[in-house]
Amino acid sequence: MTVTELAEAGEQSTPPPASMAGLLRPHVGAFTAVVILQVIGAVAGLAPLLAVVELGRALLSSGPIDHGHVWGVVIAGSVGLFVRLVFTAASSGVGHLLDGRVQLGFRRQLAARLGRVPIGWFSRRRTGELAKVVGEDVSAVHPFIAHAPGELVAAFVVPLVSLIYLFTIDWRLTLITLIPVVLAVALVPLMMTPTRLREQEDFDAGMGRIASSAIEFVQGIAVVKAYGGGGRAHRRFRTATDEFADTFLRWARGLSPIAAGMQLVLSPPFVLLVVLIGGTALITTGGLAATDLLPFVLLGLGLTAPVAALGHGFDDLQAARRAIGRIRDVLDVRPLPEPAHPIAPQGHRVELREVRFGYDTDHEVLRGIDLVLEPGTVTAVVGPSGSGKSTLVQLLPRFFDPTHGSVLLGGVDLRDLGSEELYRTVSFVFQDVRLLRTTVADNIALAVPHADLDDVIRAARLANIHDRILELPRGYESVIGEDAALSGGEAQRISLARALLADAPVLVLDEATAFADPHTEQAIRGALTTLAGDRTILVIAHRLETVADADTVVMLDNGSIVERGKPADLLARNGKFAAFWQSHRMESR
Ligand SMILES: Nc1ncnc2c1ncn2[C@@H]1O[C@H](COP(=O)(O)OP(=O)(O)OP(=O)(O)O)[C@@H](O)[C@H]1O
Repeated sequence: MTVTELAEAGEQSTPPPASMAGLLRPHVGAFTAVVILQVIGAVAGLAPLLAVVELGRALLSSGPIDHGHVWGVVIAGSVGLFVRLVFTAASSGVGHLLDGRVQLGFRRQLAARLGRVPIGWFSRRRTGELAKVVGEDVSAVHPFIAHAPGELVAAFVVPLVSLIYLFTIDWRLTLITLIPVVLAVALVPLMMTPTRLREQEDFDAGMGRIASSAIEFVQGIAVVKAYGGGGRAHRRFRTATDEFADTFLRWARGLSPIAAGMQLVLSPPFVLLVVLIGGTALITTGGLAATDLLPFVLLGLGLTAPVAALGHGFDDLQAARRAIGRIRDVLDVRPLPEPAHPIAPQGHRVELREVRFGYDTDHEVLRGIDLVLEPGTVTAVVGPSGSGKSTLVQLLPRFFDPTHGSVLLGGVDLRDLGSEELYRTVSFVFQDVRLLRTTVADNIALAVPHADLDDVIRAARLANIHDRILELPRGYESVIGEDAALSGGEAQRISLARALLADAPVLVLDEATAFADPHTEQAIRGALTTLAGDRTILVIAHRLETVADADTVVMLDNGSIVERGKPADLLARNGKFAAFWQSHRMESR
């Protein structure tokens, strides 16, 4: 299934589950089937054990052997084994199907939600985290859904039925057989004292510190080496590990005796010892037949299983809970509302009216922007770093909605425009270019999938990237990331070719600074002059030539427009723009 199909399917699916219980509610039927099948399988699984017990008693007792009875027991044990195999396999099969359905449901809901969240939400960091949520976190529910219910049911049903059976033989020895379980349960509160819990928290925090200092060290290794800070960064990592050694010793010293005690009382030799001592005492005092010791030896060993299963089940539950929490965070991102009745724009004049915007509520990045972009004009946005240029231009392709005010295209608020119409009308080329892992030709023709190769080549020529593409191993058929590794500037030119081919009447461009190479500069200048025509163009300009070519310059400072006008007029005015430009030129010398 493709991402689009998943998204479409997800649109029709139910809203996100409110909790783990909400997650499982639609699957109650399958879940019940898993449990019932497992209970039958587990009970049937006792038959071979009981058959061994019964055989022992029949064969060891004095007197003639009842052959019919013995064979009946053998057959009953074998049937039980077969039933167990069939039913546990069926339970596991249904469990895995249920798991598949739950995971698919999650991925559909995630795809549907991701298709509707603001584009601006997808920062590079978020994209990395998202890959983990959609992949690892969704898969992390597998043990909890597919394995834990069956294992837990089996772990409780088998001892319960065994206990009932043992009680019918001898209640005193049954109570003695339970001693290891009682001891283990008595040790649990010792693991939960405030001191133990604090030590556990310190342990987790210490592990976190080691992980983050290791990541910091590895991620910054190039900078650290270049600036000779290797010793310092390495020291932080070493301090974290040294501190952790103390924490670990304290944690281990506190927990080890209890964990060892727990392991000891649950171990088969200890269980056998208790049963044999108790059994011998009862047999020697004449209260128990020697053959009756056999069921306690065989079944007693299985009584400690629930304690271990509880531990595993609890771990699975915690891991699933954490993963579902992260999945919910993504499902809770507010989507960009789509208009119920989209309105068609009249022309492609762009207008920003009283636009205010902040990424969070305490910090406003744009503070009341009024701006008109007429068709057939190029408007250049300039301003110091952090003044809000990128934020401003990203409002045009609706990466975000303004907090106040509105952005209008052809007289229609972007919120009333259907997203397909919007992306048909507005093309953008930003610095943070992401190409798809497909052929160069497909990357260029993204907005026009049926474009013929001639059109793709024409766009590539205009974007000054055609010759470079021909140098790639398979030309336009080279796959990005496989047989084509492109530089930042080259990727931006591919993205420019994509925008040129899309032929949208509004173009938003962020002139590259990070990868300003002569080819890219020339491509962008060429595109601006070739494209101009009737288009509405907004460009974040970093070079004087681009600014000089523009019809209007808008100078931003601290989120407000502080000057606007024709470039020559602004320079002549000798105001803020002229001063900014002067210092900018000095810097770039
Ligand atoms: N995704 C984001 N989340 C939170 N804050 C952001 C985000 N993007 C930008 N900002 C903040 O918004 C302010 C304006 O940033 P913006 O990138 O729009 O400025 P700019 O003028 O384009 O800067 P530059 O020329 O350095 O690219 C800055 O304070 C920046 O830290």
